[in-house]
Amino acid sequence: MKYISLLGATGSIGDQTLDVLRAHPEMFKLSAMSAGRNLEKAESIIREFKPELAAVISKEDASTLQNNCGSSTKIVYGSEGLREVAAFHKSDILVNAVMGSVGLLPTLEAIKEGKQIALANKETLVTAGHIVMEAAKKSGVSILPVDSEHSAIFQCLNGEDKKEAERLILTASGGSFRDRTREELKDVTVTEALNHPNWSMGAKITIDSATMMNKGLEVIEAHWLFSFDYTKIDVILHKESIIHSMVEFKDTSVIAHLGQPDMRVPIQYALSYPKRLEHSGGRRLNLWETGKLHFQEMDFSRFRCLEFAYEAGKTGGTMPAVLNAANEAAVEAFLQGQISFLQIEDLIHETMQAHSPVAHPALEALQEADRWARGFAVSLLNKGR
Ligand SMILES: NC(=O)C1=CN([C@@H]2O[C@H](COP(=O)(O)OP(=O)(O)OC[C@H]3O[C@@H](n4cnc5c(N)ncnc54)[C@H](OP(=O)(O)O)[C@@H]3O)[C@@H](O)[C@H]2O)C=CC1
Ligand SMILES: CC(=O)[C@@H](O)[C@H](O)COP(=O)(O)O
Ligand SMILES: [Mn+2]
Repeated sequence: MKYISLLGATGSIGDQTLDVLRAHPEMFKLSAMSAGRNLEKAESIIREFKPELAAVISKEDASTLQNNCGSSTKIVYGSEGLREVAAFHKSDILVNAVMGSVGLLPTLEAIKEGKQIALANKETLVTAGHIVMEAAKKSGVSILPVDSEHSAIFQCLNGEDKKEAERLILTASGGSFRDRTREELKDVTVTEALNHPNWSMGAKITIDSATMMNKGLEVIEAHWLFSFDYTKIDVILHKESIIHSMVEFKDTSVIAHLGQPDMRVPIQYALSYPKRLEHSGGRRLNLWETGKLHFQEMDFSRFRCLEFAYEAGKTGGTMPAVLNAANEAAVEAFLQGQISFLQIEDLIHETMQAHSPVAHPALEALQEADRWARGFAVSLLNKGR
């Protein structure tokens, strides 16, 4: 039996992780979990899975939930609560599926306690990749990717000599506006942006996918997970999301990972690795039904956020943390109707331009950069951008 701590249990990855646990009760048990503000859903998960520990954001919500759920689940709160869940003594694995850089400290806490990490929260590695990877190495902990592209690359590299791999090729669906010109993006609505063609995901990542920042964050995530230089990480457009990513080797062979777009597959693989388990509800891939697969070269002037991410990654130091935090602030402002879709990239760009990066930052410097970038992006908003 593997005991699981799940951060972000009420979200999209949270839902699908719980599906995997439901499908394999003989293998996995939820021992601790966190929710954000969705108390109703948190209560229903607690009633079904009976974890020993659960965290929410506020003290008031913790007290409400404790009253509603009884004493067999201890309810904690705040950033300390997230850390308690991540490091829960009975858990073997942390599935980190919270949204945003709030996921960083609990990941580090779990690593310190020797937990295996199944990482969906890409913002953790974008913000502090060098610190997280170094800590994992020191503790002998493996970080298993949940993000579909990285799970694909992980599988393509499995059993291969990494030194013989020349290039990682991440596929990008193009998101909600893949067939629109920049001119056609001026007046798009939040509802339109939230309509991803292939994946049903949380709001923030769906907007990231539409701006192509998701792929930018994934390039940085791949850099840290697989130790590839940015010049050896490429992105191509592939609108069907059937090939989840590829690796090219020095003999020109390319190994690709294919499957229906279904996050339960990489989540389950990260939990069961190195074994594979049945996925009885999963749709099989019949390529004759799919018919054609399409590919297109990435246009960096159409998708500026991808360019910003490469730039931030290559600059290194505190810049990726700034990119990420400015993006989180900008996406939130777009979701709240405060800025237009194209202003997301303006806000990120201006924040990056105003930042003087610190090389080889310690955790505190990264946290400071994260705070600064959010504050700066919001100050731009207040200036009426
Ligand atoms: N969805 C997907 O298919 C994929 C997601 N990812 C990554 O996984 C992560 C989660 O994505 P997704 O599940 O879509 O996101 P959702 O928005 O659906 O879920 C986010 C979860 O985090 C909780 N949460 C949000 N903010 C906070 C906070 N400040 N403190 C504590 N908890 C918080 C939410 O709680 P509540 O709802 O209760 O407020 C919810 O449980 C992201 O990093 C994303 O990039 C990666 C690949 C695919
Ligand atoms: C499911 C998953 O891993 C998402 O990150 C997905 O990749 C989003 O798709 P695009 O960013 O390619 O639109
Ligand atoms: Mn992805």
